Amino acid sequence: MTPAARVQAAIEILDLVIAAARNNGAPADRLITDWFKSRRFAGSKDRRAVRELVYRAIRACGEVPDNGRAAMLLLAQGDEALATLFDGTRHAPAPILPDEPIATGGIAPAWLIEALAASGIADTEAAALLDRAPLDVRLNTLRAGRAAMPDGGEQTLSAVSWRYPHGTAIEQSDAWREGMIEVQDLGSQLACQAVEARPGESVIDLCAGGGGKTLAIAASMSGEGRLLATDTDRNRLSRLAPRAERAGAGMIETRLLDPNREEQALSDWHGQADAVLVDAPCSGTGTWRRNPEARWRLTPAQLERYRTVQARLLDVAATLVRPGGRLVFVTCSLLDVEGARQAQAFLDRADGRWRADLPQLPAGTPRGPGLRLTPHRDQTDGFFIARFRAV
Ligand SMILES: C[S@@+](CC[C@H](N)C(=O)[O-])C[C@H]1O[C@@H](n2cnc3c(N)ncnc32)[C@H](O)[C@@H]1O
Repeated sequence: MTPAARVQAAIEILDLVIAAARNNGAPADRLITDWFKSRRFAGSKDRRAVRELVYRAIRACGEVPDNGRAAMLLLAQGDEALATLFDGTRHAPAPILPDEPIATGGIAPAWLIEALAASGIADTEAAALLDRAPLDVRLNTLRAGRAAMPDGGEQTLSAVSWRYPHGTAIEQSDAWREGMIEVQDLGSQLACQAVEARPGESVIDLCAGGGGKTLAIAASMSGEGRLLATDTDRNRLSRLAPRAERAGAGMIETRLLDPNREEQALSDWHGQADAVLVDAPCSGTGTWRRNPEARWRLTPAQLERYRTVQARLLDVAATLVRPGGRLVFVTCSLLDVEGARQAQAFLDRADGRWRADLPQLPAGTPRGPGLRLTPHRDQTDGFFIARFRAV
């Protein structure tokens, strides 16, 4: 593909990303992959270049743009080399007209900028939400020791975590194939450390999804004890079994839950768990570095729905923990309504039956009854982590 044809391809893909953001369609990553499936003429360099253009444009537009061309024109405004590729030749975008609509630049839609600022995320902290995310890898101590780590990484603040340069082909390494390592953001690893799961304990990962955190918890339990992974999403949960097998975490059981009927499905665990992790569904404002178009999708009504589910899941989890046990509440959000305020509301409802127990982690800043990790300060995805103890 010529450089100009790559720009036109990026515009076409952006149109799909914008439509999907409006209609709750597929994520940008999938749309890019699918677009190239039917265009076999594109080589790997083309794919990489187009992908980079698409993501540059998504990051640049705070509000959802009208169309892909308006988004690309925003980039071209500050990039003369890109602007000259709008030359109208074969496969190239049409020449730029005077007064053509250009998308609005910015970090996020205005209501989210306001909500973040009210939660203490502004200026450099807000700008860092759109940086490129690092590549973090966790050593799976169920399978290997530190000698298994592929070359080229640097150890982070955690004893089992290394950071690699962008583009390192971790999933092509023998260590990954043999289940010795997992790609996992450092913040996500630290959230698992907050559970302090020990060998022989009984632990529930209530919102396990595909099991990223379940696998880390299994490793801290040395594979000994009971570890139940539950979720309401059959597809996500079904990804856990093959991952657990690769990771040597045979102790993990899974259970599919019905929304609103979680307590009945878990009645055999009532008051039994040493620890329950609630990695709750949330706005994902802490993960925009990886999914920048997520900020085009979120609405105040959705945020309110997340908040309601989080509060309910905290109450469900509270029934599962034994006296003296731990409840860990995690969201990958930087909004206080899904973090400090949600955690405080839980304590208020609990009326003395639970107390906050701040986890000792090598990163994060206290916020309300918990800790917050931010991309700028901690160089992790944004997370809120609170731990409670049953009194
Ligand atoms: C933040 S994601 C979990 C990510 C996962 N823990 C990981 O580390 O990969 C939140 C999960 O909560 C699940 N979920 C939503 N409502 C739920 C409910 N009522 N009970 C349990 N899980 C629920 C979603 O399906 C989603 O997989």
